[in-house]
Amino acid sequence: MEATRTKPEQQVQEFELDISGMSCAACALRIEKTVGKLEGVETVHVNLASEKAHIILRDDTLREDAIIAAISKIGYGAKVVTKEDIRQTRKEKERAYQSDLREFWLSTLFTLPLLIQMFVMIKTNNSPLPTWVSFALATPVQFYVGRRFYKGAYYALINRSTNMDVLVALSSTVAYGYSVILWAQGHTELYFDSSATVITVIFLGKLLEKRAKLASSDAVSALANLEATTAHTIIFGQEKDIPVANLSIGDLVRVYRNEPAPSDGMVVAGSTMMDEQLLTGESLPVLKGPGDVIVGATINKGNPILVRITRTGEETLLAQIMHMVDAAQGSKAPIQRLADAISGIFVPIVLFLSVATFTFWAITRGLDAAFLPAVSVLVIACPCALGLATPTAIMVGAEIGAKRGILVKGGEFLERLTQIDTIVFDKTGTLTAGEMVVSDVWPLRGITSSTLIKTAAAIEAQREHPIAQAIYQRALEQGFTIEQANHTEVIAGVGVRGVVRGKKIFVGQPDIQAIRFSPHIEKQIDFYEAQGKTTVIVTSEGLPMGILALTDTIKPDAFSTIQRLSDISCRIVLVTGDNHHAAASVAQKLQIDEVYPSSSPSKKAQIIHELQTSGHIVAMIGDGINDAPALAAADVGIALGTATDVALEAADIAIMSSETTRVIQALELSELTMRKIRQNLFWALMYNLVGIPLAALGFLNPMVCGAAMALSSVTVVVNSLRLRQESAKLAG
Ligand SMILES: Nc1ncnc2c1ncn2[C@@H]1O[C@H](COP(=O)(O)OP(=O)(O)OP(=O)(O)O)[C@@H](O)[C@H]1O
Ligand SMILES: [Cu+]
Ligand SMILES: [Mg+2]
Repeated sequence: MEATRTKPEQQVQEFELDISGMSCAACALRIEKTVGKLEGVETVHVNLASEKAHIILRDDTLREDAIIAAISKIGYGAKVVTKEDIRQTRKEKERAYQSDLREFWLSTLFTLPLLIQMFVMIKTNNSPLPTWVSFALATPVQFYVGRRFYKGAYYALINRSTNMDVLVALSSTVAYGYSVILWAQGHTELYFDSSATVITVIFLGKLLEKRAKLASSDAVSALANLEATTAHTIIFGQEKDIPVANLSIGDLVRVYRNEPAPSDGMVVAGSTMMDEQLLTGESLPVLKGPGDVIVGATINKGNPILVRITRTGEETLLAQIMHMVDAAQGSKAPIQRLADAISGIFVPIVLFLSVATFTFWAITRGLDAAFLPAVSVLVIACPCALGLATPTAIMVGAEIGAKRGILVKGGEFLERLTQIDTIVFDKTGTLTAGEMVVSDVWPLRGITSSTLIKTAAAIEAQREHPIAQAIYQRALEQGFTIEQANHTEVIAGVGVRGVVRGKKIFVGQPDIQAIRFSPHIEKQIDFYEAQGKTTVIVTSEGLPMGILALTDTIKPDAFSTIQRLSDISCRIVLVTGDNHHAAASVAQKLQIDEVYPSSSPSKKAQIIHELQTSGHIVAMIGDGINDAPALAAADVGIALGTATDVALEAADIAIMSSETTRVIQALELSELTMRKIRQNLFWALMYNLVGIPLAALGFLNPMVCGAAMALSSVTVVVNSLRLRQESAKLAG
């Protein structure tokens, strides 16, 4: 079920649960049904790969623990995922990786002498190591290091399926067992080296996979480490240090030079340069003055500033980014399902081939000659390269993206991005700089323009919408003191309403049905809009106070981006909530011929659905302020820009910088990654198709097979890592 997300601003409860105990899609569906039935639940989305449930509550009648209880009643575990958890799990993953790494070196230490002995044996035909030493070396590798393969094989077999672990456990056990038998019969030509090599090498493959996964979340853990721990709050003029966890919305904090901002907020005094490098990949620090949005964990490179906190804890941009990358770890790209499917049927076929080989040799050349080729087939056919082909490429691709401020929620979005044929753009903040300026103030008779501006600014204070920022700036520039409005509430894509000095005020779209204005107001609105300006009406108790017109500038890089997208025959559509004049003037300058003006957030999503039903694969690029439904509806939702209330959970890809060229980079990165995956799959399959016959015909002995298979895994990982060099030439 598609989650239709609504604005976080409306205090709608959205949260994620870590689900444990799911083993198949049936489990995920059962959980969705059970939770979906609970009243107060808007939507529930269970992702089997990342083992996460995304839940949106209509209101706050229902508490998380009620949902957790419902899930555990049907036999699954559930717990709320917090930023701390992600940090913890990341630390656990790091520790687990380190202990595996130590174990790998130990396994290599035991395996090397066996390999050396094998080479000496080939040369001088006598083994330097006494047999019991080979046995003593191979046994711990087989049963201690190999335990993970036995465990994997056991779970696969009791679920009546087979996987790579079955192959590894079987081939190494046969080689080991066979060597023990030979040893008992007094032979010296044993195969302890091949059983040890198989285990050690495949273990290496799994380690490389873990390493790649950790690398992609390196960028995020760098962020997490950078996060401030204490905040300098100002209470009644006194500065007091408190832990960041105790911050609440509305707190006033001072951010000193070379300190990270403790959380998301808005500058109320002072101006400085903030280094957003880790968030946006932007190397240059960005100027931030009163009214500007500050993102937590970005570093103050200039004078101290006073910031009012607008978001804390899980709501901050940083927390949302950590959730995103965390979700990326678990997701599976469709092409990976293909690889899993192949290795799924692959294993039974190989088992059959190995038995066939054994039978063939037993008949033609007797039992002793039958073991080797049969074991060789098992060893060489291990599809670990197949298992690595996709995840390593996706991990490296995601890591490259993360370093450029392009956060990909999961492999499937990199893949789907390559299939896009239509791109829907939002206007303000996406194609236009989103730094709007109030160009005209038109108060009605009896109202002064300063009253008009002050009233509007009071309602728009603390809002992150470009229109709100522009009105707030204008009030600041004119040195007005901004009054306190209360019960302010955003109506996504329409405007903002609230109460100022006891009067109900609305600031927003003039053509909302509820109110009809007198002809001379309509005329004035048309006059401004004809100039391509965005107009907002200010009403008090339903009666118009006046009009504010705002202008916006098109981003300089938008021209080349649109040009390049149409060059790769991408259909470009502009969908905006703004009036048709403003939309037309932007579209005409950017040569976009399809424009849908005055589209409400839900209308945007509907337009995307219509495009999809007519057979198009659609990407939506929005600034996320009220594009969440459209971002969720699109095949790939791309949130552009670092506005802190960007609805990351609605987006599949979040581009932290506001440059539209990053969209081109994301497209190119997805092309590169998919090409890399196809290459890897090709090599993995080729090596198997060549290796299996050679092994079956007795040309290869188990050691050579083990080494060859190791080579194939390492080839795939190295090939994936080469993505780093290849991506260096991505659109600058
Ligand atoms: N905070 C606000 N203050 C005043 N008016 C607003 C506000 N938010 C939205 N509006 C009104 O609603 C219209 C559409 O809102 P918004 O710009 O968020 O929609 P959109 O679809 O994102 O448009 P765009 O394509 O320009 O980004 C605006 O042109 C404006 O008239
Ligand atoms: Cu199940
Ligand atoms: Mg917008």
